[in-house]
Amino acid sequence: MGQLLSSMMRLVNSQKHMRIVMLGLDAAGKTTILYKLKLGELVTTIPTIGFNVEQVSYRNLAFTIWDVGGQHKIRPLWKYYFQNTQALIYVVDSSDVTRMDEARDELHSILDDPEMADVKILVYANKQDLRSAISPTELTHKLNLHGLKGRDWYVQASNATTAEGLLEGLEWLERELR
Ligand SMILES: Nc1nc2c(ncn2[C@@H]2O[C@H](COP(=O)(O)OP(=O)(O)OP(=O)(O)O)[C@@H](O)[C@H]2O)c(=O)[nH]1
Ligand SMILES: [Mg+2]
Repeated sequence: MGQLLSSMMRLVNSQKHMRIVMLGLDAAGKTTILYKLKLGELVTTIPTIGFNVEQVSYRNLAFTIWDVGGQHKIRPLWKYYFQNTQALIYVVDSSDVTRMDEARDELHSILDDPEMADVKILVYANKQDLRSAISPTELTHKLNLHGLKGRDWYVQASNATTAEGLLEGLEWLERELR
């Protein structure tokens, strides 16, 4: 019995835990991504006022993902989620070309916070299924990611409604944090 318990404890302890905050402008697709990852289902969302939090296991990692509402008036609350965060998932609606500057400025202001100095940055170039979506390469330029010095970032094309690209993004994070 004691032996069984200790092997179980070893198994539990071998799973690494990671705290992730998921941010981005309103309607980028954050909540859709969270529940597609958690349940494998497409959920009908309403704009998030506050946050959703879920545990998502991937390989040897247990991700705790905080999905925080992105409407303009509640963005000042984002900073309260920064502490002890190992990664930022930044979600962008790739088809919303008129708000690319806004998406870029919000991202850089998040990364200017000292609490976010060492986070890994996964960008989902979401809504790739829409005709007006720009490519991940173009998004990289629009967000000025090359201007981030000494940061580990990765842009993953995604379609949250079908889950395309979502696991590839987590895979990158898992490799970075292994
Ligand atoms: N076509 C398409 N629609 C998507 C995609 N991802 C999300 N959506 C839709 O975009 C809308 C907004 O999605 P949400 O997940 O609620 O957006 P959010 O980022 O959580 O928004 P806030 O909570 O306001 O910050 C919903 O109608 C989703 O179904 C995608 O990849 N493609
Ligand atoms: Mg939401």
